[in-house]
Amino acid sequence: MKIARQHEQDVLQGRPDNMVLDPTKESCSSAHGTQTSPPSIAMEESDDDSLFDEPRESRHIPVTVARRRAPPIPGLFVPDVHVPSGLADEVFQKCMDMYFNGRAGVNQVMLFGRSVPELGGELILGHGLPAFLISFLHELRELLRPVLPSHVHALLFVGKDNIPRARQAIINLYDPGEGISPHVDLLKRFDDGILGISFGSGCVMSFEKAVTEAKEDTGLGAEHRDMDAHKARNQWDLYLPERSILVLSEESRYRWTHAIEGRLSDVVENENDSSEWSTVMRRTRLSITYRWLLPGADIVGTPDQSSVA
Ligand SMILES: O=C(O)CCC(=O)C(=O)O
Ligand SMILES: [Fe+2]
Repeated sequence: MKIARQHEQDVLQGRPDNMVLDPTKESCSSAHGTQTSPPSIAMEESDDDSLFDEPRESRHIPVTVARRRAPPIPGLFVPDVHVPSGLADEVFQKCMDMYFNGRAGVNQVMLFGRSVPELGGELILGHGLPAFLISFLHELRELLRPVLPSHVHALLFVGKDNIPRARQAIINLYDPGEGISPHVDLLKRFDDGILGISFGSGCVMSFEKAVTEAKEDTGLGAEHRDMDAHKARNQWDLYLPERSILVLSEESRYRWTHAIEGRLSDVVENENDSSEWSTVMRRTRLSITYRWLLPGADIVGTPDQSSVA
């Protein structure tokens, strides 16, 4: 089956014999199939000035098949609900017109707002942000209310301590081939509760445990460490379709890095049959990430991504 919204020539299909790393999908990882080589992905030439992590040369690397269901990382959610397409088109277009069209080389914008009480007691969720990003936040709040645990919903839209807070909206634009290095969003700058929305294209986001049991010195021999490493999986590739909504909280926000590999296409399990995969070409992707600033961190001037260090 073809991936929805892909052009016919954008899609390769196959079975992921020999290469699926997900131990829960043993039925498709057995070596008896006729598939001989795993899929590989073409990578693009780099631009040394880019803010994003890009490959240095054109080459092919083997990839794993990304899943469509959220991986079992505590605090990570990708609800089934998507941003309605009319609204997504509108927000995407506004971002392009206001921040990127006609500005060659600009691929990231940071905006700041604050939750303030409205007349009548209701909160305006991002006073100071452009009006369309405030109303988008309000739409997201209603869209997510029925599909998130109530404490996660409150974390995203009220904040931890129930007092008016400052928040940041960061808008990232990725051409096919561009990505973002593995990082944990700055611990000293942002609080818990991060909301990320994809527009224009899907992409695979990779999650990796910041400190794995296998890497920690447990004092056990190598054999025991290997057994530990198999108990819990430390790396997941998740496909984020366009209009999807990603929530990072708790462990997924603090103890896992997230990254987007810079490549031209992704290998993704099929929607109706996860034992089959398709290669999905990337298009221009825009993401909006809303996050709370920690008290005292609402002074602009430092970069907003860091490695785990
Ligand atoms: O583009 C995305 O979805 C991720 C952006 C991100 O991780 C960041 O800006 O910290
Ligand atoms: Fe991030």
